[in-house]
Amino acid sequence: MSKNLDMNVEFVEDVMGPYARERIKNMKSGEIILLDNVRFVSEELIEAPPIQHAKSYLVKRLSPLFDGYVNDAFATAHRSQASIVGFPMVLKSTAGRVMEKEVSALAKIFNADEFPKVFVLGGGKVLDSIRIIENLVKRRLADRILTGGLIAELFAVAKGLDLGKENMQILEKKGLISLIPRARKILLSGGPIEIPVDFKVEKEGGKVAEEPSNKVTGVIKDIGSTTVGIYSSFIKDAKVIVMRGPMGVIEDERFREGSKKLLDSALESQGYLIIGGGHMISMLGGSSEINSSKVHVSTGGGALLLFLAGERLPALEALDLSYKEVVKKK
Ligand SMILES: Nc1ncnc2c1ncn2[C@@H]1O[C@H](COP(=O)(O)OP(=O)(O)OP(=O)(O)O)[C@@H](O)[C@H]1O
Ligand SMILES: O=C(O)[C@H](O)COP(=O)(O)O
Repeated sequence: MSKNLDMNVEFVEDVMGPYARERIKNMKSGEIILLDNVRFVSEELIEAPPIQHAKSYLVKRLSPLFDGYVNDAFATAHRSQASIVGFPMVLKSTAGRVMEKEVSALAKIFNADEFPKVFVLGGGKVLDSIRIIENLVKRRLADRILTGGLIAELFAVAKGLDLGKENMQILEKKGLISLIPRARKILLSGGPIEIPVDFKVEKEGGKVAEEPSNKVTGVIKDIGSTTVGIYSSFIKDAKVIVMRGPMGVIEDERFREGSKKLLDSALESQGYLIIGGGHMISMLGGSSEINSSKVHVSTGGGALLLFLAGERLPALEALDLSYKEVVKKK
């Protein structure tokens, strides 16, 4: 912080004890201090409503020393913890710049004027993806949902495709079989779900091959090249593209291609790209050529998933509530 701000920022090894409070009281105008990690305070880890956290020791001890509260941590917005929802109940509060950027970029997902909207959902967090897809379908937010990773396998099975014994065993081992009825329900309700027409698989002896989805014999590790072509054409025509979770097992160089090519198509398209989740972000490789007016790289993990699943984020609710309860009533 000191380096980036070009000024001395003192680290105070305390959160709300006498030392921290004394140090805050003695701050000079323009001075910045950094308190210790708030998660060292045990009550911070309790999930509770804002009104309860407003009475926490953390809020009661620190808030009299503060003039206002700024929350700039979108990545923790899904947590109803004291430092996130408690202070807004007693202080004038606002969102910081990063939070503002996240919320306005993600708001594009709900903007009916920006279409077609294409969601590219892959990875291994299948339950999270199902919840996102249910919300997208229910609210008719997506024009197309392109599936990859384990979520594609689930939808392929739900559609009646036989993916072979080995892939079924993997789904079973990961506890995903029970989600098949939910995937089937989404398909039956007319959800705009696209399933790979081919997969890249690993066969006995480590041999890599491409197989059509209805004739899979190897272990699925990526989407196939025909699918990449089809998905890329949808991505190129999209106005808003949301990408979360890789198409394949990208930790293995042989199965990175599907995700990499779709990411390239998204970067080349004229659409606005929202990208989330550690694995897809890692594929950007810190590229300095990314046009930030066209690409939003979300800082959120769990927060982004819940936002996409249509759930209200406690941090944002607390800021709303703060405006109604603290600012308007003053
Ligand atoms: N077909 C597949 N079979 C098994 N694993 C897969 C398959 N496709 C992708 N994966 C795995 O999914 C994992 C990534 O999924 P995950 O849902 O964690 O993505 P993420 O968006 O990066 O989330 P986070 O940021 O929380 O890590 C990778 O480890 C990858 O190997
Ligand atoms: O609150 C946190 O620990 C981080 O923001 C990450 O949370 P997540 O792993 O749920 O995204």
